Amino acid sequence: MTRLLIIGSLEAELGHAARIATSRGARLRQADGVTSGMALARSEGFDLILCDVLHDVSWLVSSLEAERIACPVVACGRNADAAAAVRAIQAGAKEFLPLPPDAELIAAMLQAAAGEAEGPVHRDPAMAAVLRRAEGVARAEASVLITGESGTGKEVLARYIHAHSRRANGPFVALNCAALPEALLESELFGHEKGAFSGAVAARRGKFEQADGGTLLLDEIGEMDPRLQAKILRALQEREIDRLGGAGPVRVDVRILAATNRDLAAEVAAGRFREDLFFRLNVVALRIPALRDRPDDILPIAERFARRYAEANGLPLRRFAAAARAALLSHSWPGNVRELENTVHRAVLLAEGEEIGAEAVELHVPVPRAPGAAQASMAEPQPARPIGVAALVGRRMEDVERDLILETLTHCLGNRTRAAEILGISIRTLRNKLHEYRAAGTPVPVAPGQMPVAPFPYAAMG
Ligand SMILES: Nc1ncnc2c1ncn2[C@@H]1O[C@H](COP(=O)(O)OP(=O)(O)OP(=O)(O)O)[C@@H](O)[C@H]1O
Repeated sequence: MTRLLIIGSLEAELGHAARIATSRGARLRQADGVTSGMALARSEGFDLILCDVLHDVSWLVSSLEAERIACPVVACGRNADAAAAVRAIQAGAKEFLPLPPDAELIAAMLQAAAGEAEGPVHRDPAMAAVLRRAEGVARAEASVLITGESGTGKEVLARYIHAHSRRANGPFVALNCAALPEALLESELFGHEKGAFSGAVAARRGKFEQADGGTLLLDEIGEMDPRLQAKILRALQEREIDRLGGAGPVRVDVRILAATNRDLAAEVAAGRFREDLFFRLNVVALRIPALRDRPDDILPIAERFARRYAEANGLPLRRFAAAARAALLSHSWPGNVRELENTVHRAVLLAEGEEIGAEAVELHVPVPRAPGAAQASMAEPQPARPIGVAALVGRRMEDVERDLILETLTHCLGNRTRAAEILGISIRTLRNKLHEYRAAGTPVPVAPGQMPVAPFPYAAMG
C-alpha cells in the first residue's frame, strides 16, 4: 500500500487525484500547506508527496533534503502552466503531473513509488527455489535474514515477502544502516522528541514507528554499530522502542527483515556483530545467488528493464539482437542485477535501429577493489577508464571532482538523477556544480532528447 501525502486544497482537481489514488489502494493524508505537510512527513513517513505548484515546492524539497526525509515529490498544476512545471522540476520535484489528473498516470506514479510492484523476474531454478522458500516464510511473523552480494535483489525479495505476508496492507519501510553515521541512524530508527539534541528542531517518528503494523527492512545491518545492535535486539524482544529524549517506551508492532552482503556468522566470530541478535534475525535465512550463478535469469530481467526504460523515455520497445544477448550472457556481472539494470538502461538510450545491437551493450571490466573497501562499491557500474588514486596525486581536488562529476554524467548519458545517485550528492548540488562548470566554459553532457539540436553526448550549453 502506497502512503501518499497531498499538499494543497482537495476542493478542485486535486480532490479528483485524491479519489483516484485511494481507489487504487493508496493511504491518503492531506495538508493545506508545505509547513503542515513537513510536520506530517516528519511524523508519519510517506512513499510519495504530491504538491500543488501554488505552494512552495522548492522549500518543501530542500526541507525534506535537509532533514534527510527520503521521499519523492511530484509537483502538480493546471495543464497549461508550463512555466510552473519547469520551476517545479528545477526546484527538485521528481515529476510534474498536469491537472486535471489522468487516472493511468496516477496509477503509474503510485506503482513506481511503491517500488517493485511488479515483483522479481525469474526463470532460473536457483531463484525459483529462493522465491518458493520466501513465500513459505512470508506468512509467519519470524524475522528473516536475507543475504547476497550487492545488487542481487535483497530489497526486492524483502518487498516480495512483505507483499505475501499478513502485513501486506501495512507499510513497508526500508532503511540503509550503512548510509548514516551512528547518531543519525539512531534517531532515524527510533525517532526523537523536539530538542532531544541540537538540531532536533521538531519531534520526528522513527522508522520503527513508521513501520507499525507492517514490515521494516534493515538493509546492510552488518554495518551497524554494536550499541545500536543492542537497541535493535531490545526492540525485537520487548516490542517497544525509546524515542531519543522521549518520556517512556512506545509499543510497536513491526516485523523485521534484515539484509546484508557480509558473512554475518564471520562477523559474529570476529566479535563485530552480537551473537544474540544474529540468532534472533537468522530464524529464517534466505540467500540470493549472484546473477552469474543463475544465468537463466539474465535475459528475462534484461527484457523487463528494456521495457521499463523504453517506456520511461518514450522510446519504442525493441528486442535484443542475437549478438547483444550473447554479450549479456557472457558477462560475469560483478555488480549483479543493478549492473544489468544500468547496462540495459544505457543500451536502450544508445541503440539505433530496429533492435538493440551488441554495440549498445557496454560492459565494463571491474576495477580491482582496494583492500577493505566495502563490497557495496561493486554495485555501481565501474568507471570506463580505471584510474588508481595514486595517479591523481598532484592534481587539484576541485579538478578531480569536476572530472569525476562530468565522467559520471557522461556514463549516465546525461541523466542527472542517476548521476547524482551514483555520486552520492543531491540533484541540487549536482545542478549547481554544472552551472559553475558551464559558466567556466566547460562543456557539460546532456541527456538525449533534452537538447535535440546538440551533438550527443556533449553540448556547450544545456
Ligand atoms: N529479480 C529481479 N527482477 C527485477 N528487478 C530486479 C530483480 N532483482 C533486482 N532487481 C532490481 O535491481 C536493482 C537492485 O536490487 P536491490 O536494491 O533489491 O538489490 P540489493 O541486493 O538490495 O542491493 P544492495 O546490496 O546494494 O542494497 C533494483 O533496481 C531492483 O529493482
